[in-house]
Amino acid sequence: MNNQQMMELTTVEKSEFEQLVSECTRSGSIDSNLYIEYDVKRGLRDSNGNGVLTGLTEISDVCGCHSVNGRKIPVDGELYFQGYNVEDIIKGSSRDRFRFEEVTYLLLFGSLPDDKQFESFLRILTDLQELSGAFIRDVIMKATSANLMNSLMKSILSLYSYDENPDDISVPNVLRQSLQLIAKMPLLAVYAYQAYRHYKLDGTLMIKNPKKGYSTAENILYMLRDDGQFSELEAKVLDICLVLHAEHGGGNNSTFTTHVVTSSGTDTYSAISASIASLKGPKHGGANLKVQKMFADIEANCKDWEDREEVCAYLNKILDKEAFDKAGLIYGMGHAVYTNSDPREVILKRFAKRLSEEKGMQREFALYELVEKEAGELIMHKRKLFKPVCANVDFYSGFVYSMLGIPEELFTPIFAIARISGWCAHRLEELVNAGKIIRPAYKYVGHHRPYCTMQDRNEGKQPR
Ligand SMILES: CC(=O)SCCNC(=O)CCNC(=O)[C@H](O)C(C)(C)COP(=O)(O)OP(=O)(O)OC[C@H]1O[C@@H](n2cnc3c(N)ncnc32)[C@H](O)[C@@H]1OP(=O)(O)O
Ligand SMILES: O=C([O-])CC(=O)C(=O)O
Repeated sequence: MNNQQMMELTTVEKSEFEQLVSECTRSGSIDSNLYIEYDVKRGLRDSNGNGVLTGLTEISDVCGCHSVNGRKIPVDGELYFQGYNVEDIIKGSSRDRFRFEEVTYLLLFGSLPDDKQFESFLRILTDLQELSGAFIRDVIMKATSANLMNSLMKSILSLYSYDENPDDISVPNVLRQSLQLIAKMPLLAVYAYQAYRHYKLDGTLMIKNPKKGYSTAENILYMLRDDGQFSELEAKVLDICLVLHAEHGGGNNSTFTTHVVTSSGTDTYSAISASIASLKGPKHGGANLKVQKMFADIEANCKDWEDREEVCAYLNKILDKEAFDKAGLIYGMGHAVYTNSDPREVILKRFAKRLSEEKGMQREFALYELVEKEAGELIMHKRKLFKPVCANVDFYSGFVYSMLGIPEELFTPIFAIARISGWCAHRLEELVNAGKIIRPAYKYVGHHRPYCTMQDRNEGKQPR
């Protein structure tokens, strides 16, 4: 049996399987009125779409509305890491090349590092930025997958076997593991890409050790590029992208996953790979890849990229599930918390504009801007929403990465390289506060029935 056959349903007739699919769908479907009857907070949201309060955090604050006399008023979005506005962090940092490392320190330890603290922190990270040749050969090079998020999960789960003390969830041990993972993530992601490029795209296999003294952003570009060269601007833009993606409160899907999985008392490798699994989803971090593919589709299907009507008609087709991936979503648009704007998108857009001018991609930038301008209104209209729909962090990030020559397979892994700092900070916060196991309720809405004998089943008498 070959690898492909191994994953196929070779012994089932098509009609037999279709029958199973239809039974499975029928059995899994629940009357949507019951959600209203039992006041189920679907997606853990109340009837106004606000998230149900499930935890407290000091790590970051995501602000999309102001409350005036009990009413929520949409405002421009703001994001705070440990109380500092992320815009101020980006503007204020004197550590031009190492903003991401500074933010990682801030998220883990709650305050901005002075020079001595930062030097020691960088030394620790640099020392941990290593993978053994055997690990690269036995884990990363094997069973490469087209989606590198799965490779990342595989590598992180495998690191469990290389850790002498993997299951100890005391704070010192989890902090040690967190620093290990934060330092190793860029290597795991870039090497996974190199393996994929070699085995699946027939490219040269190139595994470079990270360079001591380089920042995370610089090392990503260095390890990725054949000649290891990059400009100051390229490294700066990537460093800022990492800062913008590093953390986003406790409620986003992947960080909430960190809390849920951590609350069961499991190990760091399992918790972080679960968070990566969540981030991969196209409604979350995987949206940056979808945006890239969606724009390729819009560009291929709209003759005149400046024609507002033609572009809007195509966006409406996407919303009507008639075009692109037929999911009905305009990727990169919408947010659970932000209303008027996502502050990260505002910053990324500035870089996208600047880079597009440098790279002669103004036409593409203009199309992004047109979609950004129109899509919010179209979504509000189609979905009958009153809350403004803005572009989110994933809207321009892939475009920026592509202008930095980063292959699209690495778009979501770069998000993970950044967000692992936030996940680790939240895992530690969950452990320090010795939280209860997270265990919400599900109301049973099926029917209890007497056990059905084989004879009755064979005679089609099983009650439904
Ligand atoms: C890093 C990040 O995770 S940022 C988000 C990245 N994800 C994307 O860009 C994918 C596209 N966007 C979306 O799917 C959504 O906007 C989400 C998942 C980000 C937020 O979803 P929600 O919190 O449910 O948004 P909200 O409550 O405002 O949505 C209301 C309705 O508008 C729809 N809607 C929201 N955004 C979009 C969109 N971009 N395209 C089409 N419909 C949308 C929702 O599906 C929902 O419809 P429904 O009530 O019929 O189910
Ligand atoms: O907060 C959210 O729901 C999603 C998001 O923007 C993020 O995780 O960065």
